[in-house]
Formats: sequence, C-alpha cells, structure tokens
Amino acid sequence: MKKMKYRKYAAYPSVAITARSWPDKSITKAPIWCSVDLRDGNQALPVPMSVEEKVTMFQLLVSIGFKEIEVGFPSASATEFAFARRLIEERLIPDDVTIQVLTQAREHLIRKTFDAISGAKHAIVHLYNSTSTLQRDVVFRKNREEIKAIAVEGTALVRRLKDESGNAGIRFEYSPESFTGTELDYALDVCHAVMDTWGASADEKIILNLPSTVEMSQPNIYADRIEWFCRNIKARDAVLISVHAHNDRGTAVATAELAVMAGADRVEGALFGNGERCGNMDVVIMALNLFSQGVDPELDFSDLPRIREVYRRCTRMDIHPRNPYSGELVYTAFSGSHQDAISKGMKAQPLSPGGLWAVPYLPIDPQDVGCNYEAIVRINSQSGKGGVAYVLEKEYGIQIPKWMQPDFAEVVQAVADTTGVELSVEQIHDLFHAEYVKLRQPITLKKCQISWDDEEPRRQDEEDTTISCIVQTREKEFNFTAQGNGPLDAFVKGFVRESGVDFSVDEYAEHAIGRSAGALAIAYIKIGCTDGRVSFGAGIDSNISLASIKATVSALNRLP
Ligand SMILES: CC(=O)SCCNC(=O)CCNC(=O)[C@H](O)C(C)(C)COP(=O)(O)OP(=O)(O)OC[C@H]1O[C@@H](n2cnc3c(N)ncnc32)[C@H](O)[C@@H]1OP(=O)(O)O
Ligand SMILES: CC(C)C(=O)C(=O)O
Repeated sequence: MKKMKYRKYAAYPSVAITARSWPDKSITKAPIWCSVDLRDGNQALPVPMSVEEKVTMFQLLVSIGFKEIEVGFPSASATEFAFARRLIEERLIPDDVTIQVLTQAREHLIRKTFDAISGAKHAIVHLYNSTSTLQRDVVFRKNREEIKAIAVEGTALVRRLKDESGNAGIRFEYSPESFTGTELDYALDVCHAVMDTWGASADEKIILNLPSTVEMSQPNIYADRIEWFCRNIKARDAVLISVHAHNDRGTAVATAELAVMAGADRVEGALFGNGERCGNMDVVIMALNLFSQGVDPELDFSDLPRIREVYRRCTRMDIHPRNPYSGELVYTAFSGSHQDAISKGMKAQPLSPGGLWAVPYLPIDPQDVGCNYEAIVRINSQSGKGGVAYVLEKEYGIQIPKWMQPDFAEVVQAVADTTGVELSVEQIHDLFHAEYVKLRQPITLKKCQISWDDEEPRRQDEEDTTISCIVQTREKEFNFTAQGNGPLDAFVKGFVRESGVDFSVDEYAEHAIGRSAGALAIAYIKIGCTDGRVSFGAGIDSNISLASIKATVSALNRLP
C-alpha cells in the first residue's frame, strides 16, 4: 500500500492553560452576530456579486435580522466602493443596522475606506494584518515589532480619520489575521498595542476579532486559546471578543460554539457557510443549533426556502443536500426503520409532554424553517412498510391497516428493486390501485344487489341480509343469492357455495376517504383459504358494503 506523506505535517500545539472553564459552560443566549456574506463570502466566489446582487443579498440579511453586516472591502474595487455608496446614498441601511467595512492596514486603502463610508450613521471599520509566524516570514518578511507597527500605524490612522470625520457612529474592529497561526502571547501583545492606540475603554469598546483564518486544530484547542486570551487581555470591559471561523477541518461551527463558551461575545459567519476555501462558519447552522436547544437565535430562519433561493441566485453557489438544517434532503428519510419511527413519532407528537418537539430522526420540526412535511418520507428500495403506509395516508388519506402493510410494502419493494430508482407518491398510489383496487381478473363482479329486513334493533347474529350477485370467472359466469348477518357475510357464504373456493375473512378494516358528502369508502381485507393460502385485497366505492365486497373480490383475484 502506498503511504501518505503524513510526516510533512506537524501537530498543532496545545495551550498552557489550567482549570479551563469553557467545558462546563453552555450557550444560553445568542452572541452578537455579524454577517460576512458580502465580504468574505463574496471574495471567495468565482464570479463576485454585482452591485444589484449585493443589494438583494443585503436586504435578505437585514430581513433575517442581522444588526451588523460586513458589506465589503470598499477599497478593493469600483463595485465594492459603489455598493457601499449606494447603501448610504439611497438610505438602504435601517437605523438599527451597522455596516462593517474591511481594509488592509495600508494608508491609501484606509483613506478610500473612509471615503466609502462617508455619511453612514453607524459603521465599523475593520482593519486587519496578518500576525502569523508563517506570514511574518514569507509574506511580509518582517519581525514581530515591524508587524506590530503595521497594526499600530493602521489603527492610528483609523482613529485620526474617525476623529476628523466627527462621526461618533464609527466603531473599530481589529483582526490579528491568521490568529490561529500566531503565538498567543504575540497576538495579545499586538492587540494590547492596538487597544492603547485606539484608546479603547468601556465607553468606546473595540472589537478584537480573533480569526480562525485557517482552521488548524481541533475546536477545543481554539476554545482554550480564546479562554486564555479573555483571561489575559487587559481591560476586558473595553473589548468585545469576536470570532471568525473558517471550515478547513470541517468543524467551524464547533469552533465558534466552543469559542462562545470560552468567552467570545460576537460571531462572524456566512449563510450556508459560504467563504474562502471550505467556507466560513455556517451561521444558519449555529443559529439553528441554538434554536434546537430552546434558545432564541435572534435571527429569523423561518423561511429557509426563500433564503436558499435568494442565496443561490445572488452567489451562484449550491447548497449541499446534506447541509445541516438547509440541505434539501435533511428532513427526508428513505430508510425503512427511520420512516417507521418518524411516522409513529408524528402521530404521537400532539401528545408530547409540554408540547415539546419529539419526533425520532428529526431534530427540529421542518415546518419551523418553512419546509413542509411532504418530503419527510420518500420511497426507494431501502424503504419499509411504515414509510409506504405513511405517504399513502398523508397524501391520499389511505390508511392501510398494520396487518396489510407488509403485503403492499412487498409490492412496492419489488418495483423499487427492479427500477432501482425512487418512487413518487403518485407512483405508489397508482401501484396500490393497480395491485388491489382495479383488479378485475380472473374474477369480475358483474352485478351485486344487497337488501335487508328493515327491523329495529338488528341483531348481530341474525341472517337478515340478502345478496344477489352475478360473477364472471375465466371458466364460467354464475349467479347466486345468499343470506348472512351483513352484506360481506352473505357474499362470502354465497361465493364459497357456488365457486367451491373455501375461504374465510381473517381481518377486515374500513374508513372513509375525504369528508364531503361525495366521500368514498375504502375497505381492506385479509382472507384465508382452508388449503392454507392467504391473500389481501382492497376495494373502493361510495357504498361501504360494496367496498367490502370489492375488497373480497380483490383478495380472491390475488390468491396465489
Ligand atoms: C483572510 C482574509 O480574507 S483577508 C481579506 C482578503 N480579501 C481580499 O484580499 C479581497 C480584496 N483585496 C484586493 O482586492 C486587493 O488585495 C487590494 C485591492 C486590497 C490590494 O491590492 P494590491 O495592493 O494590488 O495587491 P495585494 O493585496 O497583493 O498587496 C500585497 C501587499 O500588501 C501587503 N499586505 C497584505 N495584507 C496587508 C495588510 N492587511 N496590511 C498591510 N499590508 C498588507 C503585502 O505584504 C504586500 O506587500 P508588498 O507589495 O510589499 O509585498
Ligand atoms: C479579515 C479576517 C477576519 C478574515 O477574513 C480571516 O481571518 O479569515
């Protein structure tokens, strides 16, 4: 076997921290959310969004409830600049929403950024420079002090431009970019210098954003780093600790959640995890994780289908069908045992203690995020009787009794196995009709008249019902008149006598389909012959007695 070159990689160092407190914490309220869809999400797209698309996306983010939205990198391009101006000049920013703009710590870019936000009521200027060992060495070729100087000079310029603008609505965020590749003591040193330069105080807090620019470790190590940082930062009340997690190891959501437990106040993320490389922390997942624990996420994802549609249209990105909460298949069960449990859980749900959601395999109610129950159970060769019965009942009101479910499931399974594809509910309904209801061969009931003595009260054992039938088989046509304690009993007696097929009714069930005066009745039957053969049938008619007789003929027609 060829060996992978794992020795090319080194393990990420752990954090020297004792008595860590975060493992014992739980998240009981939503963090301050900041959307980075229009910046980090946008800069990672093969075709970045146009101004119009950014406006649409911005309005979507506002409607979801984001109060802080990073709208772009205005000094990067004419589109980015024009978008910021459009938001401000056309007054598209609600009063309770703060826009955020990103800039490198370079003078001409910072100045251009201030031009872009001129006139904004509330704005966060977000300054970053990479502090990681690797980038210090290979990108900037600068030592620790020189890199710190970039941050300090950039901060000083932002401070000066804010003061000159006289705009008290401008706030400041600093990111020691590539924090995950930066020594903790050095990141702290740079952040302290930035705080001093800004003059951070409890009255004018700055946001210190500690990004997992590249996700390099398990989430617990990141959480240790955040707890260490929160413990060691001076004037904790002068800063808001923010996190911005990328998903290189596939654990960005866990990273952000554990970081909040470790003390982070604020979380940056993007819808459906859009963003550089493997994406940003998926804010839909984190918010709905809170929601599923009974915590108000303070973001509204009650119409995920609309959010998905706008997102796809603006970004031209897809959402994986397995993406938690938002993927198209995440509320769908194909497999038999899941379907059975879901179907039983849905029936029991109204009785759940305290009205709490408790349906197996469905961590949240799909309706809470704007999805319907239609797709919960879908049928293919992995499905079982519970699922087949569930879709027929839900879509067509056909409540196949438990004792007959395996029989029909076998029919469905045979088709699913042969075709190898998923069966639609319409196909399953058609199969049910073809297999039971429409069967006319080898026996056809050509005529059937039912009469009974109109006596009150009727006695169960009294043979007061008379039936007259004309029956066609392959061999012959015959008629009979028989009596019984009801139409079905009379039919069975007459048919057995005339045909010589000796059977009895072992199981029987019936119900109405639909509620109006024109409702139909459906009957299900299981018959057993004296020679050991067993068969199931179903019949539909506006007359319940006829439905039961048709069901019997259906079962006779299906005798092996
Ligand atoms: C982790 C992140 O996502 S950070 C955000 C990244 N986003 C983007 O880069 C999208 C928008 N960026 C752009 O359009 C461009 O990079 C611009 C317009 C901002 C700048 O463009 P340019 O100056 O032409 O090119 P470029 O970004 O390659 O500049 C690199 C130079 O800036 C320096 N630099 C890079 N980042 C920073 C920073 N944060 N602060 C200060 N200097 C920086 C580099 O060291 C390099 O310096 P050198 O020329 O002396 O070698
Ligand atoms: C600018 C910073 C916050 C960033 O995008 C990152 O580190 O990923």
